Amino acid sequence: MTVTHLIGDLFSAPANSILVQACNTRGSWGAGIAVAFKEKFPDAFEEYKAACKKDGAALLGSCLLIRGAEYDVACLFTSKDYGRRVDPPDQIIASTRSAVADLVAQNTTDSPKQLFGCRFNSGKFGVEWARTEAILDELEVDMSVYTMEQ
Ligand SMILES: Nc1ncnc2c1ncn2[C@@H]1O[C@H](COP(=O)(O)OP(=O)(O)OC[C@H]2O[C@H](OP(=O)(O)O)[C@H](O)[C@@H]2O)[C@@H](O)[C@H]1O
Repeated sequence: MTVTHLIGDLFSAPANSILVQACNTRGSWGAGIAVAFKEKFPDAFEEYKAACKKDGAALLGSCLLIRGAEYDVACLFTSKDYGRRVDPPDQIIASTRSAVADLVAQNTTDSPKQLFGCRFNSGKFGVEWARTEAILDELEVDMSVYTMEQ
């Protein structure tokens, strides 16, 4: 089980797979890759927003896995808040460990899907990628991680 690094756009990932992003529990996909997710998967955004309205901060450390026609969207709730109120890095890492374990548990079926992610947590959430990758290694998660051309 390992993390594979790919150069390119996450949304070029093969169909019938799970696209993984980091989310806040406030119902906002307002910046970064979340904006692209909102544009490409408006129904998934509505489901994410409804979950945040219903359960809010209680979602922290869980994964909302939203099934879709071409892609499933995995919302890892790694920070309660966003922007200036984003959670501290150590707390984000703890929530990441729990949320990734939840994703893996949900994807452990007769036909598990391939996981494709961006370097989640490393942009707006301000956590260096190596710390998040260490969690993926610790949990022995098989995930391909896209990084855009520099
Ligand atoms: N198409 C693409 N393919 C591949 N990689 C791509 C890409 N587009 C961007 N990247 C890279 O993917 C990493 C993640 O960077 P991001 O800053 O987006 O996400 P994050 O996980 O740090 O933070 C989440 C919060 O940010 C959002 O906005 P709001 O809080 O709503 O304002 C959410 O809602 C959360 O709350 C960075 O390396 C980007 O270069």
